[in-house]
Amino acid sequence: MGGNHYQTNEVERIGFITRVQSFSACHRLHSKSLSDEENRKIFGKCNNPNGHGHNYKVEVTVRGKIDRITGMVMNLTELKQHIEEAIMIPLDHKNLDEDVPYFADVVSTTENVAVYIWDSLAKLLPPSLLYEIKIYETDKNIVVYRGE
Ligand SMILES: Nc1nc2c(c(=O)[nH]1)N=C([C@H](O)[C@H](O)COP(=O)(O)OP(=O)(O)OP(=O)(O)O)CN2
Ligand SMILES: [Zn+2]
Repeated sequence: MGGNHYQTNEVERIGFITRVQSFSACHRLHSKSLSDEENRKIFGKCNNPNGHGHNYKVEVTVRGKIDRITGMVMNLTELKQHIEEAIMIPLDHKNLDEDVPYFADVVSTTENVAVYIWDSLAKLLPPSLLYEIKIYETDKNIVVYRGE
């Protein structure tokens, strides 16, 4: 009775942990595959030639086994360091279209920002650990990407 809760035959527990990070950037929605007129029609005010800015909020979620010894899916301090490398250094206070080579030919929609962050983080994290990238572009515009 009582005592050690971590018996060797106990089932594996799966946990989800999330770290939130904000960054500021400007961008313009514009596709090189479309005419100027088509761009204006599709993207409207977001096609403004001089761009506009957002305070993006990103939620990075990893999913994995809760380690019986450490009690962690992964160390959040380590996740914080990866987020610094994958999000803050390349994106914070940047013009996404001009400063981030990835967006030279990829429209900087929040969907594509989520894909960019996913691909960058997936290279830094152990395989299969990354579960979801959720970005609040504004309080009302929210994008989820799960690597599919
Ligand atoms: N599918 C997508 N559609 C749009 C995206 C996007 O990333 N994916 N982005 C934009 C623009 O970047 C734009 O900045 C959104 O701004 P806005 O519509 O003004 O944002 P809100 O809805 O929060 O503003 P309110 O005016 O307060 O409603 C457009 N579309
Ligand atoms: Zn925008």
